[in-house]
Amino acid sequence: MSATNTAVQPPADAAAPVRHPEAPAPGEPVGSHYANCFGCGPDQPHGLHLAARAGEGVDITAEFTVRPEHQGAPGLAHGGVLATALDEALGALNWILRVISVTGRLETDYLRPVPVGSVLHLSARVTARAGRKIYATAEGRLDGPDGPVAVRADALFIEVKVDHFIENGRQEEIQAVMHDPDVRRQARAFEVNP
Ligand SMILES: CCCCCCCC(=O)SCCNC(=O)CCNC(=O)[C@H](O)C(C)(C)COP(=O)(O)OP(=O)(O)OC[C@H]1O[C@@H](n2cnc3c(N)ncnc32)[C@H](O)[C@@H]1OP(=O)(O)O
Repeated sequence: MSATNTAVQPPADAAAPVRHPEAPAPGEPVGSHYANCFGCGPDQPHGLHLAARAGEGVDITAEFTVRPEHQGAPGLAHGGVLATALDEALGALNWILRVISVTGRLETDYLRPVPVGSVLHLSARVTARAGRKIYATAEGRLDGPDGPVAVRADALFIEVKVDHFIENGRQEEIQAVMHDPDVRRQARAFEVNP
């Protein structure tokens, strides 16, 4: 990592984000980027099973139900799990930009305890872009989409090529994914249709 600017707030000359013309329509599910993803994978038994929907701008919404296995203190969600939910909501913005990016930095504020059994209403939006850097923010509210904010995060995502995963992921899982034609087509489409 170069050390020029690691802030999660965009510089003054950053560009406004643009919704990709082929992004899912507002209200449509954005889908899971990987069936075994801990955040959004439908086949991941231990996962959070977040299902994000596209918003009208460069944004998404999702709900996360806090289950007993997500506890940190008795009856309360673990902070790391809540950070994961925010991270995944932010990652779903890739589908709105139609860009592949990964979390570089995630700064989380915990404002209220989140009880087990509660539904966290998540929203995330891209605030700016500067080269490969994507600035985004997310929040999770209790008691409905307009309820009090319990957790929030500012993040810096960095655009990467598909090779980032091919070169760094464990070969066992990479090979399994490479043999799935749907996944391959989807990944390459993100790269060649900027
Ligand atoms: C398919 C999508 C899945 C989404 C799932 C949900 C989101 C996730 O959890 S992703 C998984 C967690 N994240 C990761 O594993 C990423 C691990 N990190 C890496 O691979 C690398 O550090 C990576 C790719 C982020 C950056 O490396 P590299 O491509 O060499 O970029 P590099 O040239 O160093 O930096 C580019 C710019 O980003 C900035 N930057 C890079 N990393 C950071 C960081 N951690 N914090 C702040 N700024 C950073 C640099 O300062 C640089 O800025 P500038 O252009 O102003 O000089």
